[in-house]
Amino acid sequence: MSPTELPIADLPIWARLNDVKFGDFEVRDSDGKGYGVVCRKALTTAERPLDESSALTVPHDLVLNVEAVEEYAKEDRNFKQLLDAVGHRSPRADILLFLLIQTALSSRTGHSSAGLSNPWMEYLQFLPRAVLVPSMWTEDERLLLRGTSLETAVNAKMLALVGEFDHVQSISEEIPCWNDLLWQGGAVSVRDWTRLDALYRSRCLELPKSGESMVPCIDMVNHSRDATAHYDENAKSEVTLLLRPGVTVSEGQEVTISYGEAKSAAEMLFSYGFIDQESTTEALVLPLEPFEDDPLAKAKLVGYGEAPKLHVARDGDSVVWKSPFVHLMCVNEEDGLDFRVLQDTDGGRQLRVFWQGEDATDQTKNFESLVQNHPLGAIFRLRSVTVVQERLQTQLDLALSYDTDEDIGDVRPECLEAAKTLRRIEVGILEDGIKALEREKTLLMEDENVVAYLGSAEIAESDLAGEEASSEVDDFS
Ligand SMILES: C[S@@+](CC[C@H](N)C(=O)[O-])C[C@H]1O[C@@H](n2cnc3c(N)ncnc32)[C@H](O)[C@@H]1O
Repeated sequence: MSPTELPIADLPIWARLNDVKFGDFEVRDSDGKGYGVVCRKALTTAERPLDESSALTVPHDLVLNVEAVEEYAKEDRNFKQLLDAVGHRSPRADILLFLLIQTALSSRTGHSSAGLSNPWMEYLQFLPRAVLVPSMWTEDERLLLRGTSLETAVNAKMLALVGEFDHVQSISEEIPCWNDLLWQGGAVSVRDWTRLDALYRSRCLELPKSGESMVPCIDMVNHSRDATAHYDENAKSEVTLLLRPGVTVSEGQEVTISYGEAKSAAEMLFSYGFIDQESTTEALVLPLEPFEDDPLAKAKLVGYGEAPKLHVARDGDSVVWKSPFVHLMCVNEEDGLDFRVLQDTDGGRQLRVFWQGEDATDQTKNFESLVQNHPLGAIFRLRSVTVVQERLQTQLDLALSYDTDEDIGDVRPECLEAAKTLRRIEVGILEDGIKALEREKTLLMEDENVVAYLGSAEIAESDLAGEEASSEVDDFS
């Protein structure tokens, strides 16, 4: 069932009923960005921000975060039963569960007694039906991301969303009142869960006291690198939106905040559905896999404890990379790496990691410093640089193998544009990264330890070839 909608013209009524004060601000359509917040009159702030009567002020009890969901559960024992059965996995999932219930309540058709409506039930109806984040793109649109760093991230996100939704459904179906509300009339579907996830990601704020939270009305403010406003929490724990000091805005001018200065193009597109090239950092994150033929591959993954990643970023004229796993990936048993399964006192088994005979189980993210003072440190570095360069080359070949101008069906122009921008930015980083690594490889090849090591390896190889050749002669005779 598609979510019900309320016209934005009704927002001031909702705000009055729920004690939201708009001060000198109001919500209007913002060209190409959905809604936005504008100033009702011309304002200039001096060194200090304007006083709070000008501010957009939202009472604390409208702030939606994990504590608010817990409070709501205290008032509604049916919800508490549901939350205890499916929730407490992450703050985000608890908030989505709360929002799912509010979505179902807004289209309640059956006779279920479950669910206590809350101001968020109506507020959700002011929010966009669709957000342009890739998890809400069509299948054809998602094909535009092939060969970018978002390809695997978005596929994984889609699978995770389906898994989370199935989990909520399978458990809540067993609780009669929730079965009636959520599933009997088909009140909600995985599309609602996907939309709520997108709304959460694109509208969540990091509040100084309350942490990660959704805040109605303040979540209508758009992003800009040259932000003119900022949000805060006052002594009464209300959330306020104020102009920044030293800012002049004219009547009707949109005010903006910054969604973060250090986000990459991929992160902006993934979380907010747009790329602001002026305020993104040039960076990308790629998944990494151990060598297929490494007998220690599995142990390395278990010891490392999380999915290995490679971070690449432009830094001035160069490109730098970071990947703690690469340094672990590039050392082997003969270098002094060892894994042992130890039995603890209560019978459990534990994988321990050893480097040069010392327990390094808590150091698997720190192998770069562990290996650098080893006599073969430069060799390990050369191996790491080679692995990273190959990974970047594979990604570059993949990115260039897809043509975004190829006709792949019915795609929205905003999605096509965003995918093209992302690909262009990432191809640039990959090309420059490969060149920077080639330079580092050349320098490493000149290192005396590397020269000596490669020289001795060559001798060993030719000795081996000699032995093989003579044994072949023996065999032949
Ligand atoms: C926190 S909401 C802001 C309010 C939103 N415009 C609305 O209509 O509800 C974030 C969303 O606004 C849009 N947005 C914000 N800043 C933008 C910008 N600079 N360019 C394009 N879209 C923007 C994106 O769709 C983003 O996911």
